[in-house]
Amino acid sequence: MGSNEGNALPVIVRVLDASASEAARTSAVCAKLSHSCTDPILYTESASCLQDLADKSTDILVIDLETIGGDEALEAYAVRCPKAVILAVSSRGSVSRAVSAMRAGAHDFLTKPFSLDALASKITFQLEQRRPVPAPAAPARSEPQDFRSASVISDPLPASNPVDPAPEGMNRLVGHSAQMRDIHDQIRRMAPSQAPVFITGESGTGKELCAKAVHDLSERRPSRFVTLNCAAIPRDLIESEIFGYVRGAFTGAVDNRAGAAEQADGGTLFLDEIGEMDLLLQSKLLRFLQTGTFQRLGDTQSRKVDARIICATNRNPVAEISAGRFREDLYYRLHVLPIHLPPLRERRDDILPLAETFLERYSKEERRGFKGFDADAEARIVSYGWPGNVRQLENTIRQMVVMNDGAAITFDMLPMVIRDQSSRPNAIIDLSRERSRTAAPSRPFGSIEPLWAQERRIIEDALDAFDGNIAMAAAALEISPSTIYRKRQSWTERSLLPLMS
Ligand SMILES: Nc1ncnc2c1ncn2[C@@H]1O[C@H](COP(=O)(O)OP(=O)(O)OP(=O)(O)O)[C@@H](O)[C@H]1O
Repeated sequence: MGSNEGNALPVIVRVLDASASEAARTSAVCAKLSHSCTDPILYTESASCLQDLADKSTDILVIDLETIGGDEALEAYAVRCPKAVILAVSSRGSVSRAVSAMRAGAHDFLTKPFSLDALASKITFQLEQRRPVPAPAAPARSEPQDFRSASVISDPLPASNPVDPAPEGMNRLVGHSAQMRDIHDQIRRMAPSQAPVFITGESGTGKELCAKAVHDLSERRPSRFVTLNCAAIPRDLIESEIFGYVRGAFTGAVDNRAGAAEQADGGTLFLDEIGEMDLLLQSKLLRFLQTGTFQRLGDTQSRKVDARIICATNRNPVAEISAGRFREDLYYRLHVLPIHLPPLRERRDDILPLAETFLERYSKEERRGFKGFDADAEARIVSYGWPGNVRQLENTIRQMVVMNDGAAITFDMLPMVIRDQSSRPNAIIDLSRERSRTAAPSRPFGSIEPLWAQERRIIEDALDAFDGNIAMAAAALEISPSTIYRKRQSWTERSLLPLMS
């Protein structure tokens, strides 16, 4: 949130609408909020609003899309107030408009005319998501239902009041780096939507945890979060795991059984490693996404469910499409709200907080007395390449805790592969550095293009290649769309600065 997060200061509301009477009416929403607000600030034209967003703090921005010239223009407002709740309103409402407004930075969308109650409830929901919540207890997971469902995991329904704050939300998703803060923000923005989320990232970067956070922060959290790991099931069984089967559908189908889609009715279906599906099943999934209906294997009856789809892959989806392994039309259906989780080696600021979290968790669980790391162990943990990402870090810490005891993890307790400076991950880094050092011809200082300019060229090329579609360009570059927004903002700021001699 803006300046007022986590304390009792009144929230600052700005409303931009070309119609002064509409703006005044919208601003009356403050009276309906349980939070105290300052007098709302009304704007009927963009320039002064943009100026104030850049210079002053903002907690809530209600913005009329027609006034600013459409959803694409919203991005310029969103980058100026990255911590504000942004509610886009428009007299031309449609699902695609709502999705593109949210892609451009809105947290939610309302079609005009709207009631102040509807607006107030959306704002309140967003403000609640931003309120700090106490650290969670370790999550409980239901056991798989039978041997074939080892890859399908349904979280138990929350036992208590469905309007309780999100049970886990973002609390388990540790990360202090700029990239992870960005991802936290994307999750908050995407959670209230019904649109599919497409998560990419190397194995072990936290894609499933991220999907769970989206579910926990959504209005679907009273219903189930069902995970189906397509890589963990033989390909010919994936269909029956997703859609279920009726008795006699195949040898061994001794009873009727609901699949993951039915279990996730009202909740979220998380399809992990979606790249493992064969093309025929991809077309069935596409039909399900288009119609919401499906048939259990061997059944003639169509069934309808309402499940939000989140999918993840550690492959490059664009390359998979080019190779003919992933249907392009399915990709466009699923790739509505993309999140990319960078590998741990590209967000080193997260390593120590994660290591400390795991050390505390497993010391408690294993009844050990570890309180931290000694300086040598810490230095090695932070500099290591972690090719297996957060999962490898977690397993390493757990292993050290189980096998040792003491007040601090010391360098000697680290597994050999991590202690050894010449072990593979760093050796690769060092070798490639060495190679480029020897290969680089000596060049005058002024002939080297600054890094930001090279980045700009690469990003602009990608945007050209996808006709300016930020989501597509970001996916191809394997970065998040908000990174592109931020970079563009910094180039604009650069161009406003006087040239350095
Ligand atoms: N940011 C994080 N904070 C805390 N724990 C994390 C974080 N990211 C990942 N983990 C932990 O690391 C492990 C791997 O995470 P997860 O299963 O979500 O990764 P993944 O990207 O889905 O992996 P895969 O592609 O192999 O399925 C889990 O135990 C998870 O709890």
